[in-house]
Amino acid sequence: MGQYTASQRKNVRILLVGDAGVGKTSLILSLVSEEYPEEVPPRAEEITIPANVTPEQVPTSIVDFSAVEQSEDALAAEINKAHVVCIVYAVDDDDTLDRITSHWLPLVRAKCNPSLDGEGDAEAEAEGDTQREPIRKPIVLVGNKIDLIEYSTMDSVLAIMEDYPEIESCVECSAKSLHNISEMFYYAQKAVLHPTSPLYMMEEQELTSACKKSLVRIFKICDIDGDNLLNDYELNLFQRRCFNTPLQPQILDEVKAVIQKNVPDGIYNDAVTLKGFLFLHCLFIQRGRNETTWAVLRRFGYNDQLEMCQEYLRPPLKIPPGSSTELSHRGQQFLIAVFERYDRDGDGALSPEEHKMLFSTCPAAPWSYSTDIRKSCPINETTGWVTLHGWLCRWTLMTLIDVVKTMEYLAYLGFNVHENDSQLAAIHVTRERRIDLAKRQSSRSVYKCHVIGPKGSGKTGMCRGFLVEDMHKLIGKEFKTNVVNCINSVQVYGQEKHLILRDIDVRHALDPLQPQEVNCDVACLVYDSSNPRSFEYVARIYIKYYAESKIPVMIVGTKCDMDERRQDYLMQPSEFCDKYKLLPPHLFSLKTNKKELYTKLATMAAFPHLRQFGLMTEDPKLWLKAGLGVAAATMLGFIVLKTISAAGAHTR
Ligand SMILES: Nc1nc2c(ncn2[C@@H]2O[C@H](COP(=O)(O)OP(=O)(O)OP(=O)(O)O)[C@@H](O)[C@H]2O)c(=O)[nH]1
Ligand SMILES: Nc1nc2c(ncn2[C@@H]2O[C@H](COP(=O)(O)OP(=O)(O)OP(=O)(O)O)[C@@H](O)[C@H]2O)c(=O)[nH]1
Ligand SMILES: [Ca+2]
Ligand SMILES: [Ca+2]
Repeated sequence: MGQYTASQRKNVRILLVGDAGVGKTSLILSLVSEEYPEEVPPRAEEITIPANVTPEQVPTSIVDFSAVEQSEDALAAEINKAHVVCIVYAVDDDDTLDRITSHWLPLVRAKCNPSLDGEGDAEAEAEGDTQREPIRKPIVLVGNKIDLIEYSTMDSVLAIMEDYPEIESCVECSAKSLHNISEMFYYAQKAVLHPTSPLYMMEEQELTSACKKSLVRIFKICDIDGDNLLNDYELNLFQRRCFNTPLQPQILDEVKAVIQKNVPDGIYNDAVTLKGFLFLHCLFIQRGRNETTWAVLRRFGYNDQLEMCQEYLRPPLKIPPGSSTELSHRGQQFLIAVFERYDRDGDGALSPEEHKMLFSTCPAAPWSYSTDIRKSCPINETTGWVTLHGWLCRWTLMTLIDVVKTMEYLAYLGFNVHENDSQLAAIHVTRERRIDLAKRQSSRSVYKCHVIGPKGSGKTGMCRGFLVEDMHKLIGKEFKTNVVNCINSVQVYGQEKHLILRDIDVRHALDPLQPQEVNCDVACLVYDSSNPRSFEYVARIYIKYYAESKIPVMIVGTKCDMDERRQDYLMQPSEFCDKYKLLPPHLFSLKTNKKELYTKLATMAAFPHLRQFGLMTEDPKLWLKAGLGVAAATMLGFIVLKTISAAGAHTR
């Protein structure tokens, strides 16, 4: 996970400026040779320190400036190229200290923002003002020749820092005695890699709102038991995840004592409150320990602009054509833990409020509560709330159809931190479908079934029927929300499989189907058995799109509780199925509340090579027996996923 803990910056360029004779060249040469050079040239060559000898493991270039050798234009160019500017003064020479504010700081500001330059015309200035914030290059103030004096210039320097927020730090050192030389370059490096300004507002002495927002999210993710406090266990886990070391009990007590002393409501019941947590980070930054806060932020995926970075949200995942994406066991375990954490009243379901809280660490919920997850997954039919089973179903659906979004949301929810691994560990990429076909067994556990049929044939009723205990209630119900996918699990020869029913909406009977509407693991072609003008559409769709394909097809006659009518078509449905070697039409009705249809569809999806099964027998019992034989032979090829609860096979 180390890759996410460092700044994105791949190199650091440090420029030294300051009055003549303050010791810029001497400082650079002292650092490089580790001894004080008596004789120095006017300007040191640019040097690059390799990554492995710098404290932050980033290659660092150090650039000298000499007014004797360089023009003002050259200086401007160097200021712009540098990531950080060290303004050097001599502690024994007050003039050089005064020149920091009278000359050097305004000069650096002006060169970084040419349009704001006092010499520019007023129009350009006004424009520049409104267009963007002025660029503030980080600055380090360096007082050299500390070997010559007995006192400190820090007081005057701290006063300057208050007026110039771009000053990241200040240091007194000596090229002669080598005092604080490596520290000085370390501070410069730190000003670039762990800058203060995105985190903290010097003037207000407060965290920036972006920083606060990120830390609030981090606090919530770390608060495992959801009591809005970080107890010792949670703090320890947090510490180990961010810094790879356990927190010493004594240090923990000290930290809590410091918080208690400064913000009395920062500690409650011997645990850290959000206020205490934010104070602690404020304190780190005020004490110059930005790197601590940055390490935490980066561990939770933030980049230098305090946005969640792309690589963290969307690690590259290779999905060969014909493979699909499912949740791995670890992914499921994580989501179960998240569910249980936010099921505050422990009733085994997420209320709208709990669902909202759960996603409060994300920019928004990935789906709507009332019009999506409640309608596309099995729910608790008494309260109408989302059960654990429905929750996992919804994630399974998203993982199959939009795995990138699954990965993003896992990251927002803290998978990478809690599991100490990237979200890729939560995803299982199945082997290619052609290998499944060749080996005559499927290793997958999630299948997609497209439900296609003429208008009003009962497609939506059939899809929703998959989710409820009593389908009877759906008759005559108007489906107001347009839910495309319904997902639930079924047992296929003792294995839990998820089946997604996708309602393919036909606007006009003659509209062609798009390839993404045709392609699926099993197609369910639906006609209304009580309507004589219904089968023709299904027959046409079959001949046009499925007769030549490898996709298993099931013909379903709906509303079989009503009188069956002869179809106005050149063949009756059963003759048609016979001719095309399909299973005979499955007669279905919401009224009878029988669920074998869904098991049958999942079975066909799981054993796609049995497409021609209709040829072998018309007796559904024999069909199942033959299937069982195949299943027994292939059982070892399945990944057995933990079943969540032992209640009915369809709605749990
Ligand atoms: N006592 C003491 N003298 C120093 C120290 N650093 C530099 N000097 C002396 O200060 C003088 C100027 O040093 P340089 O390194 O040339 O200074 P510079 O800032 O590069 O000067 P320019 O190149 O003229 O801009 C030299 O005589 C150095 O020996 C120090 O830490 N202590
Ligand atoms: N008697 C009876 N009526 C049913 C059954 N299934 C659906 N219906 C009714 O048939 C009508 C159409 O059902 P839907 O499920 O909306 O059909 P659809 O194919 O999704 O329709 P569109 O979305 O308009 O293409 C509704 O009035 C249902 O109540 C059933 O099994 N028996
Ligand atoms: Ca010099
Ligand atoms: Ca807690």
